[in-house]
Amino acid sequence: MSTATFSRARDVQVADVGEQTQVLRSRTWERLKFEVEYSRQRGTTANSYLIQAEKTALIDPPGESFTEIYLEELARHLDLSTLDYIILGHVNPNRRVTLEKLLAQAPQATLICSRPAANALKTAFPDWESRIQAVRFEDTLDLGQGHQLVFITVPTPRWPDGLFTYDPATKILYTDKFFGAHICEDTLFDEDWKKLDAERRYYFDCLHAAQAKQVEAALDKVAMLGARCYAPGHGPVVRYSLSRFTYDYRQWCQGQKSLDLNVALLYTSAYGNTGILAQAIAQGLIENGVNVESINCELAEPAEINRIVEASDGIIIGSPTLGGHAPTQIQTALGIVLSTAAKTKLAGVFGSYGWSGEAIDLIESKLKDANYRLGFDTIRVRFSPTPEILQQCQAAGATFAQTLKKTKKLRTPRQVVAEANTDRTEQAVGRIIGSLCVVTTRDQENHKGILTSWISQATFNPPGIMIAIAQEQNADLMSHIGDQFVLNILKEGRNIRRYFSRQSTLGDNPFANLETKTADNGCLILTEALAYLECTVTNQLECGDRRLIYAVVNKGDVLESNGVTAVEHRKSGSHY
Ligand SMILES: Cc1cc2nc3c(=O)[nH]c(=O)nc-3n(C[C@H](O)[C@H](O)[C@H](O)COP(=O)(O)O)c2cc1C
Repeated sequence: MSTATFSRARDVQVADVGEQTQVLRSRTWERLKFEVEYSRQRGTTANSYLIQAEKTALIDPPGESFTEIYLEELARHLDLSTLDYIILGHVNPNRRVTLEKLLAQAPQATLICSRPAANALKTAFPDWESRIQAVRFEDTLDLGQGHQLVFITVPTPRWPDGLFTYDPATKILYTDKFFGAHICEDTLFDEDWKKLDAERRYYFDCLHAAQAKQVEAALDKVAMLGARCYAPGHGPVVRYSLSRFTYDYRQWCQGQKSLDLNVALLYTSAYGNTGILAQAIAQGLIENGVNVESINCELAEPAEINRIVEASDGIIIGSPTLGGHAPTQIQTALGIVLSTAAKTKLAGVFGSYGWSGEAIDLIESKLKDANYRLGFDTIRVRFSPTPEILQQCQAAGATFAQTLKKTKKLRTPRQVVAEANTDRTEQAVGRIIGSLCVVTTRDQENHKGILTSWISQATFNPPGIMIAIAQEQNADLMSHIGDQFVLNILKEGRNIRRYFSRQSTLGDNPFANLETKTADNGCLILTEALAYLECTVTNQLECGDRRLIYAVVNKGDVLESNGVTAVEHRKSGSHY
């Protein structure tokens, strides 16, 4: 990038791209906005297209950054009093200024958009109601001379109102947010497409990676059209690399879906601010190899939310505060999470607010009360985020991803047993899980710790537990009626087990490296445990290769109210 390029003023480049079809590319060589998608700082273009057949249609006029220069240039190519249609690939508050001016200068023109876009426009501009025409999937619009436009609705979480337009006369597919890149150059087409790879991938990662499923659905819808050219909303027009670029989109979507770790990113955003935060967090996750499934809760059915939440390893919820509350759709989504998502899933909260931010507090407190662990400090942003805040959001996404990876590693059984060598019954028995605990016993001044996960509550009254102990665990000090011990229940995420495993190389005295305090019964409490119980042995039973010990709980305490119990997952029931 040369410094000379930065000094170029914004302009509008106009060129023919097909029969009776022109592109008007509003260009900036500088970073247009603070959103993460522009952070490669290679400028961008806002592409609008003009088809002048028997009827005239203008596709995707740019946002307010270009209103004046765009309208000036447009007037050189079109008498606005003859404009018949303005087609919108999506609706964005940023386009409002340009649209207002266009509609004033072309009072006869009709706005064409998808149904969700029409609803949003009618709410924002009740005066325009009669001028808005909503189209559905495969509706057509005849401009004459073969330009029989076909509309293809392509809803995604980010752009629920997305609409492609296909012109069979030129075989151009107008793709708006698909197949774009934020790069500004004099070259109009993609003849140098290899050089565009990095920008294209970055654009995809920012805008589409978190909605891979819906992107694939959109690609399926247009696969049979036979388009020869993609006319995107940003960057070069795609003429030379159409099949390669389509293949790339498919591959990138597949790549996302095949990742090991999945995060459900649930949010709503009435005015776009929470949506921008969501995008930055998603970017941090994606850059760290985690698949993100965005769910715009305004559009998703509860069953779909349920399915995605269940399949996820982590859940992040974002909400604006409106009238002192979280929007109803977020409350519904939160209810689904609380009632269905395992407490071992990592959680996160974010949102934009104006003055009180109740929605963010509500979501955070409900998740904490339900014992979910938070993967980053809750992000509260007043109104629009700054570039610094977006960087923090990206960093929060990265931290969340790293924590997920560590947790996954902890849960993966250490002793990998080839499935084929393991009896199905053993595999089934191995699906029984137990809380990971350290039993501490004492013989005068000698303390001992035994790692175990074969433990369960046995009675309510008196509160009692049962532990299965093997001979080789040398648990003599808890084998007689009246023996006392402390059961330390470990917390997920803290790798205390390594001090007590039989393979431990951390020295003979595991307590040398751990903070402890002495319980009333004289045994040691591990202060990093989640909770502990002081117990007295009252019964025992020899069974098979284990001794079952029943002990009554004398007292206990929760040492940390946030956090969940560490659990031992196994692949086989033939060993720990
Ligand atoms: C109708 C309305 C009601 C609002 N009520 C609250 C409120 O009670 N408390 C608050 O902190 N902010 C309130 N706000 C401010 C929004 O939370 C703030 O604009 C936020 O950036 C919106 O996020 P979004 O762009 O993701 O929708 C309100 C805004 C509007 C338009």
